[in-house]
Amino acid sequence: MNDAPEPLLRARNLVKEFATGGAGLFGRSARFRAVDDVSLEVRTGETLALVGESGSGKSTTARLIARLLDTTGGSIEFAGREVHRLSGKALHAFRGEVQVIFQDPYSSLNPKHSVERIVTAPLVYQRRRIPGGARDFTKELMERVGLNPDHSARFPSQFSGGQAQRIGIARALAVGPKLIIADEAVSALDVSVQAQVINLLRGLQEEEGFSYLFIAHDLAVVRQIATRVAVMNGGRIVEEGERDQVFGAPRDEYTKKLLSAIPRINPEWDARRRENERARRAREQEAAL
Ligand SMILES: Nc1ncnc2c1ncn2[C@@H]1O[C@H](COP(=O)(O)OP(=O)(O)OP(=O)(O)O)[C@@H](O)[C@H]1O
Repeated sequence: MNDAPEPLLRARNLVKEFATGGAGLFGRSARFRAVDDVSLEVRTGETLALVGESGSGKSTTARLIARLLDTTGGSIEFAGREVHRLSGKALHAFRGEVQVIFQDPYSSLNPKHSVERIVTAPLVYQRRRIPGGARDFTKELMERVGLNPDHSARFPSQFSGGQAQRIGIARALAVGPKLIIADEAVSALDVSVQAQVINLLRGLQEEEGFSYLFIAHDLAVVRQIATRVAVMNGGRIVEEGERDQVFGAPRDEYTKKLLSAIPRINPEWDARRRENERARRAREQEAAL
C-alpha cells in the first residue's frame, strides 16, 4: 500500500502545440509541439524544480499548469479536482490558488501602480475583502518580504531589481496560494541578491506550507531550493527524481550533460577535485626532483 499523501498537483500527459504559421500536410497549418507528453506531480509543501535549456518547454508547461494557456491534450488535477477544462467562475477561483512570479519584475509589475495597488490587486480581482484594509495589509506583506513598509506608496521604478522581485513575491502571497510558480524568478538578479531572494522564498514556504513549481535553467540555483527535480529536453521530461539523486547520480545522458556544464555544482566534489589536483601536482614535483 502506498501511504504517500495525494499530490497537490498532478499533470498527466500534457501536450501543447502551437501553429507555426507554415503549411503542413493536407493543407492543414503546421504545428510545433512545445510540450510533449509531460507528466509531473507537485506535493504539498515541496519544491519541484523544472530545469532544462532555453526552449525545452519549461515556461509553456508552467503556463499550462497556471491555466494561462489552454492544453492541446492531457489533464491537470489540482487539490483533488480536474482543472484543465475549467472556465468562468471555477477558473477564476482556481486563479486564487495558484500564483506566478515572473522573471522580470519590472515588466510584470504595472509601472503606473503603487506597491499598495499592485500587492492588493489579486484580492481585488478575487473580489475578496482586504483583511485590515489595503494600507495595513500591504505594509504587513512588505515586512514579510523584507521591504520597508513605509514605501507602500512608491512605484516599481523606485526599487532595485531584487526589491522589485520582492514586490512580485508579496503580490503572489496576498491571496494565500497553495502553489506558487516561480518562472526564472531569480534569473535576472545578481548572485548575492539571488541568494537572499532564495532564502526568502524558502522561509516563506516553511511558514506557509505552500508548494513551488520552480523553473530555472541555472542548476546552481535549483540545488539551493529544490526538493525534487524534473529535467526537460525537447518538450519532454527526460529525468525526474529527488534532488540529491538527480544531482549526485543522474541517470539520463542529457542530465549528465547539463550538470557537467555548470562549474562547482557540488562543493564537496569540488573540494575533492582540488585535493586530487594538489596531490597530483605534488607527485609530479616529487617525480621531477
Ligand atoms: N506562443 C507561442 N507560439 C509559438 N511557439 C511558442 C510559443 N510559446 C513558446 N513557443 C515555443 O515553444 C518552445 C518552448 O518554449 P518555452 O518558453 O516553453 O521554453 P523554455 O524552456 O521555458 O525556454 P526559455 O527559458 O527560453 O523560456 C520554444 O521553441 C518556443 O519558441
